[in-house]
Amino acid sequence: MLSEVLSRLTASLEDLSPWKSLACSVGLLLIFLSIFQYAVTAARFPLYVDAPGQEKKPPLVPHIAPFLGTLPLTFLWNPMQFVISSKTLFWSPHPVRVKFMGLECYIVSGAANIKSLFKAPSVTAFGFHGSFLRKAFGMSEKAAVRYSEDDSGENPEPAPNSNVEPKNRMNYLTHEFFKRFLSGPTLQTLEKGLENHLTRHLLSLNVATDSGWTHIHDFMSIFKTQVTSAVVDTICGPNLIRQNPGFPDDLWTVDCGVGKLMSGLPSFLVSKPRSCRARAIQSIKRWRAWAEENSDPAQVGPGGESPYWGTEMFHSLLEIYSNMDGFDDESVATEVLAFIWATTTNSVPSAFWACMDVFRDPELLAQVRSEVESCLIRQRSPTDEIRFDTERLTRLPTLQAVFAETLRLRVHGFLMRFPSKENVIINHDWSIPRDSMILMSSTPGHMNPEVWASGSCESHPVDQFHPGRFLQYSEKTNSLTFSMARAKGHWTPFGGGHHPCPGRHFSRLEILLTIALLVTSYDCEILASEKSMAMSSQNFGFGVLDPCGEIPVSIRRRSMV
Ligand code: HEM
Repeated sequence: MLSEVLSRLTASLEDLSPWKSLACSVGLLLIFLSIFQYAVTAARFPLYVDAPGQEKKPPLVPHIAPFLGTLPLTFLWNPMQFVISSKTLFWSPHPVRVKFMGLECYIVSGAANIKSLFKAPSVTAFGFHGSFLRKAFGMSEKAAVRYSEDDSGENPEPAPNSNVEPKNRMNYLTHEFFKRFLSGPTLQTLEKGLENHLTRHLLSLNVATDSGWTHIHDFMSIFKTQVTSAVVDTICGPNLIRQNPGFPDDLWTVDCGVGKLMSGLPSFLVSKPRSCRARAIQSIKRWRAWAEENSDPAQVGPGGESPYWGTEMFHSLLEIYSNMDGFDDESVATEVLAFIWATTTNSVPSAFWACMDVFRDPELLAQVRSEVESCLIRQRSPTDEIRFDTERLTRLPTLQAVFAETLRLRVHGFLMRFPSKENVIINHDWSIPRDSMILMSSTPGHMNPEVWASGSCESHPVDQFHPGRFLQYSEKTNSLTFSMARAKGHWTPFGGGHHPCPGRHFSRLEILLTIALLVTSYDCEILASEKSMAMSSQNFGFGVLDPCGEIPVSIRRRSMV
């Protein structure tokens, strides 16, 4: 049969001109090679999995083209669908190896495997930072190299054989900085500032002061201007934005282009994010020069806050980078921009989604309002700003469930890890070699119907917003309680292991407080179509997704409770 097909093919090729015949032969050869490659890799795949012995090597995922490897064409136009449907890559019960354009990486999926990877001691996320800052934020090579050259580790005692000078210990210094300022008692100063700035920004929205409705063409604009400004004012003080009112817009244009900037497209295709990035860096440089010239130690408050620098935290961040070799003013400002980006890129759109989903559902809105209004600190006079007992606010069951469900549904990020010192053993018997690249995706865990759409949540498909996934009825107290019972190992919006997001506590308060302030102070009718409210795949893999379109709303002030 095969010989008959081949002889017919040869006969047809002989009838063609020499060039056409050569082209057809090359084409046929490539097809045969691809089939052969696929057959070999597919045949070897189960052999690896079933191999007896202590340490198994993750199998190479079957692929067609020898150099291109696993070419995920569908990933290019619908990455979310690709990750959700690609059973071999992202739903495999064991780690797998993938080749793509000459690169090799390991994909780890499933709660047990991910937990095991998070626990491994010598696995770091640090290796990726320098190249990310270089590509996405245009950091100079001289500064970015501090990341790749730092082999001293993140502990106070540098790793043996490391010659990195103390001031250049990027990994240790930045982790100490995160620990000191984004957790523990110092965080309270930051949170107090956040409460003040959020209240000021969100209560002064450009909305009619009588009981009339105001039309806003895109609900997200409130978050990208007011919530962003509140966060930036909290960490750097109000002068950065006061002196550069276009800063939030520049920041979000950079954010929108991060995926394209990372992919190394020619500069004319990314000219807008590049020019906004340059302008945002100039704004930071100007603000820093002004603050340095004017700052006066006598004006520094008890929590280290200054009218020039904002927080002690920010001053300390600037000092760390300014002392490092290779960092000039431009590189310090680039780091600052990247830090501000990290503080806003996920938390601000998360706050948007949470508020939109609450305002869309009258029953949920009533429940959230009744919870948050129980935490209002009574005003002394009608002109006083509203205030919440934030300690109680962060323990409200429905509010916490809205937060957790928002992150489950809206966060779709890839996490990277590198075993820096030794092979890492996953779930007792899968060995991933030292210095290789490991990739995880939060999407399969967040969208697994067996976890999230089972039992009492059976009638709520995973692509729907349903805070009830995080609520349990307690007979003891005859009330609903917040529960993370389903989430264990599956809910990873903040990453995990030794390197979870250091801003997770801050962002939780930011999102809860934004919901509380908006539902208490405003009525809001969402006027967008379902198509506009769907999640866009642009920047898939970088965290929280944006909506596909603009979200027009009608909004009016509520009479004070
Ligand atoms: C919904 C909000 C947020 C989400 C979903 C989020 C998610 C993440 C994730 C997944 C990582 C990588 C962790 C890993 O590799 O395991 C990360 C890193 C980071 N996040 Fe967040 N984040 C949020 C808000 C914030 C906020 C508000 C801040 C600052 C106040 C912040 C600061 C950072 C920083 C500085 C890093 C890099 C940490 C490092 O170098 O090890 N994030 N975030």
